Amino acid sequence: MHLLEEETQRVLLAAVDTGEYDAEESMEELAELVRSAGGEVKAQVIQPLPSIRQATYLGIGKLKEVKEAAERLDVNLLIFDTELTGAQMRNIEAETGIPVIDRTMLILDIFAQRARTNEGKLQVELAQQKYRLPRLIGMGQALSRQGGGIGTRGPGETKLESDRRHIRRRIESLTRQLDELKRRRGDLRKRRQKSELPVVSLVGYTNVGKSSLLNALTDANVYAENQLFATLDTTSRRLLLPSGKEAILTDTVGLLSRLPHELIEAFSATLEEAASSDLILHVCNLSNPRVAEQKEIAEQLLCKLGCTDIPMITVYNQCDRVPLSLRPRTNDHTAVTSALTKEGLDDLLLKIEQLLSAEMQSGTFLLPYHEGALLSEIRKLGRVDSTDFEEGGIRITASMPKRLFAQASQYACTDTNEYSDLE
Ligand SMILES: Nc1nc2c(ncn2[C@@H]2O[C@H](COP(=O)(O)OP(=O)(O)OP(=O)(O)O)[C@@H](O)[C@H]2O)c(=O)[nH]1
Ligand SMILES: [Mg+2]
Repeated sequence: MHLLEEETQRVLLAAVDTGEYDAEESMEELAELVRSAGGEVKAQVIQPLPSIRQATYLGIGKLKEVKEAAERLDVNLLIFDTELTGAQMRNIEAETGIPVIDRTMLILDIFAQRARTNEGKLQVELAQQKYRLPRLIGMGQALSRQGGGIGTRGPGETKLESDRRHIRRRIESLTRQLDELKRRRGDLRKRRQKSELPVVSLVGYTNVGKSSLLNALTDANVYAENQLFATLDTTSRRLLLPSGKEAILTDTVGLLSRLPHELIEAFSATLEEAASSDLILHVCNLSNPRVAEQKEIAEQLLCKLGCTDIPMITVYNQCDRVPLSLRPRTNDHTAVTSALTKEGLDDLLLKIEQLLSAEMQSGTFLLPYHEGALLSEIRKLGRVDSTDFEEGGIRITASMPKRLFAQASQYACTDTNEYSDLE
């Protein structure tokens, strides 16, 4: 069996349902991912089992059925809705004679297709190499080829040991390059913080309309497409608020249920942007029947990323596809929008401004002279409006997001007063 680049992938999807998660829903998402990668789903098989079969994942009888169905439907790729070990891949391939990949490889492959920037490409390759290293022995037909077809982008296989060495070296080199880029991005973020504009990030499930909202809100021209993971790179634009003040609006990579840990790790750098923002716009697709589950999955991931203490607006986007009577009521923390018709965008902008203002707090800090160096720490957290030298110390007035205030108070005595203006 050959995976030719020009040939459409005719795919059979297989999963075991142990009751651990909703297997059917996960399978549906997998099918969506396959279509998104340009493949055609010919059949889906879910086997209920108390636990997976260690050697072949599915039971042997089921695997025979899979083989027969695959031959009948002219399937040329099996995709398992899980993360397989190298041995499992090898065994399944031996049993069926058809190349096998798993959910993680498929997602990595889509990411490889979509990565645009140097950093995005390095992150995907790092995740791919880390995934491959422990699986070299089992990697069979699907992985041993260079380029072409789902799950095969990435380096091809040579001799095992030298290959391992090669991969380890490559991982080291990629890590170094990424660290350097991360450092530079950190500098950039600091400079942006210095520019004193609050940062607002768009986060949410994949394909809900984050990039479209960025475009609609800022007249940017970011790639938005009806496919999963259209965006892999962080893009930031200036956002003009109703009062004439400005903020930075940042687009992020879409989230997904059961996102492989290699990828969470790889993209944590990109998502750190969200974790260090002043306000999160959690975008949902109101017209998707699975909107409630997607919202929950995204919220869980945001929690993992340490975003719980950042104020958030839930943005129900794509409202143009939902009748008026079925749209949710809004409040200060929810908005209903359409990136297409621009409905609700003015309301969203007002809420962004309102929350950003409410989030700022100003106060006076008293630093004794011998602690004067801590002034630079306070500068990192917010904007220093004045510094007055007086007897025994420095009196600083500064403003910063409320959540950073406690941190600043550790450095100095405070004398606080809140104010509800960004200026
Ligand atoms: N009808 C309608 N379609 C929309 C709206 N917003 C986005 N879309 C469409 O939904 C699809 C996904 O939009 P994107 O902006 O790429 O979504 P995203 O959240 O950035 O997706 P990823 O980057 O893949 O995570 C595109 O086909 C958009 O044209 C909307 O408000 N109404
Ligand atoms: Mg996008």
